[in-house]
Amino acid sequence: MTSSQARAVDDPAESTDEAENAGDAGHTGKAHSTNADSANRAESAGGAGSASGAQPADAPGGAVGGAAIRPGPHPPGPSGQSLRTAYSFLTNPLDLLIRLRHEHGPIVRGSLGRGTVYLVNDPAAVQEILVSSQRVFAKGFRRKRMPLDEGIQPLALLLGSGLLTSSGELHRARRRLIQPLFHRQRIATYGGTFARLAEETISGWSDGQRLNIHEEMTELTLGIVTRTVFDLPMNSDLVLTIRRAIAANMGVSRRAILPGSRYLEKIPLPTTLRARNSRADLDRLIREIIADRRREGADGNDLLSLLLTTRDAETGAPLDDDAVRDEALTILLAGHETTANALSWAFHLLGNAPQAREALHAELDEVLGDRLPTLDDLPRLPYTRAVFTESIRLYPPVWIMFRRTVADHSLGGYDIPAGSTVLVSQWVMHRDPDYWPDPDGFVPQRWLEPSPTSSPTDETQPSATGPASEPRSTATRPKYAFFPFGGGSRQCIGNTFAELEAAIVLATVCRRWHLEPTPGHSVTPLPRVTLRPRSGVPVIAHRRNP
Ligand code: HEM
Repeated sequence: MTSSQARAVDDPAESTDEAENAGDAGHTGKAHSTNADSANRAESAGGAGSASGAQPADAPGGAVGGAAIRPGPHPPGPSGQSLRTAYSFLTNPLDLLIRLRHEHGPIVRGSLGRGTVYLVNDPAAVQEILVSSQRVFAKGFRRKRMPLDEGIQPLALLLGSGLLTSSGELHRARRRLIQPLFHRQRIATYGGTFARLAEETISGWSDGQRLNIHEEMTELTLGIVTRTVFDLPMNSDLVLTIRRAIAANMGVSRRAILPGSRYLEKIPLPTTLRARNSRADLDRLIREIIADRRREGADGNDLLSLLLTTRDAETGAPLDDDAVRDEALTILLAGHETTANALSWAFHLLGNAPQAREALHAELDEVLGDRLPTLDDLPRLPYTRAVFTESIRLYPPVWIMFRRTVADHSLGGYDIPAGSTVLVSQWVMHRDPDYWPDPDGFVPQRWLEPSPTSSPTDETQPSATGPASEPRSTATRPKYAFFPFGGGSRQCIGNTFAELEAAIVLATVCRRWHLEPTPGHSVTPLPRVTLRPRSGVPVIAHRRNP
């Protein structure tokens, strides 16, 4: 963060760690070119109609999702303090974002140095950005003077053009091809692996042992994804090489959004050389694994074998080796840190909530008794699943997502010019008191209330009644008040994987262990690419004897 801070003065709008956000990182590829009209045509999976973009001209000022916003071309926001705001964004973005929402409303205009940034925290407007008008709100960062249809994807150096970092037609084609590999029935075949590896992790613990549960979960989820993607064990060369490549490339990826980075990449700085060499090692190793797998016949159930044999439903074309490498690596990277953080936060929250812990233990004792969980148990483990959902509400692993507008667009009655940066933040929305009673409380029970009855169409209708006077109950809460996995065609492809994995891991661990928080240690969030616990989650493990 120190180098980012130094950069902030020079180029704050484009120089954050947060810029690597999982959903936004990657590839210096072209986004699709568009104009406002064509862009407004919804392209998406599950896209509900435009919310405020389709607002009637006579709706004065507009009101989005129940929160009134002022008329006029510019949303409200802090004025004349761009460097101060930029500094706060770099040093304490979580508090800053909540404060901006609180002081200025659901759509805020600000400047982080030289670029105009819009912070959007209205569910209907978020739905419009991610789903119904997603062609206008492209992924990737825009540098000054860059053509509108180009965006920089910082993680592309490492991940090439996998799902996370590609855009336009390439992304659509890849998504079409890979989506079936993530269907629930397919992921369900990994249920045994989730439970077995979780059981292996806890079998190494002893009663009274001090553990950093964040490190344990990072190892476990990396182990799970290595096994399910490559069918390789944790101690394989691949895992070590990947760890080295991730460590060496994060800083270099951050630099990719700075002006002149293309030239910087050519200078043989030690950091650049280290990153380049680690990428070359990784590339060589993955290509060897791919070649071996092709030779031996890719007939396994792991995702690599499936990537090698899958064919596009429309064109019949397979993926070439470059594409297989990029996609396998992307899934491996995107698929472990997020879930590790989610689980770590869940254990942290449970450690400080005796009632919730008791309810969880009671459910696990009753349903599982002395055996390991299977995916068939999950319908009878609603509280366990609610613990996970409530944890990612309070500590969303992807806490902010960046988009750039490729055309002028009207959002909530405000004009957002082409070339703007738009931020939507799960951290802010998931704690908005308009939508969540007891927003900062850990209340798994709230997910066991009746499921929402309002239709997606209702959710996109601006409310004429102004701000919601009462927090909404689950039954009336708009869909995009909760979006831990994003939405639209860029929605997390691994959401089912993550939910099943997390429920099985939680059940396996909590059936046997109570993890007591280490006295005197305060766990605070560190907002980087994902929302991590700053110094881990130290606990004392107590064996349970139900
Ligand atoms: C709790 C765990 C997880 C969370 C909170 C999460 C969150 C997200 C979010 C918010 C996005 C969209 C970013 C954007 O639109 O800018 C995303 C994309 C993605 N995630 Fe996840 N994720 C999780 C677990 C996983 C797992 C387990 C996998 C794979 C096994 C995975 C693979 C991906 C991929 C490949 C994308 C890019 C999808 C695309 O653009 O088409 N994620 N994730």
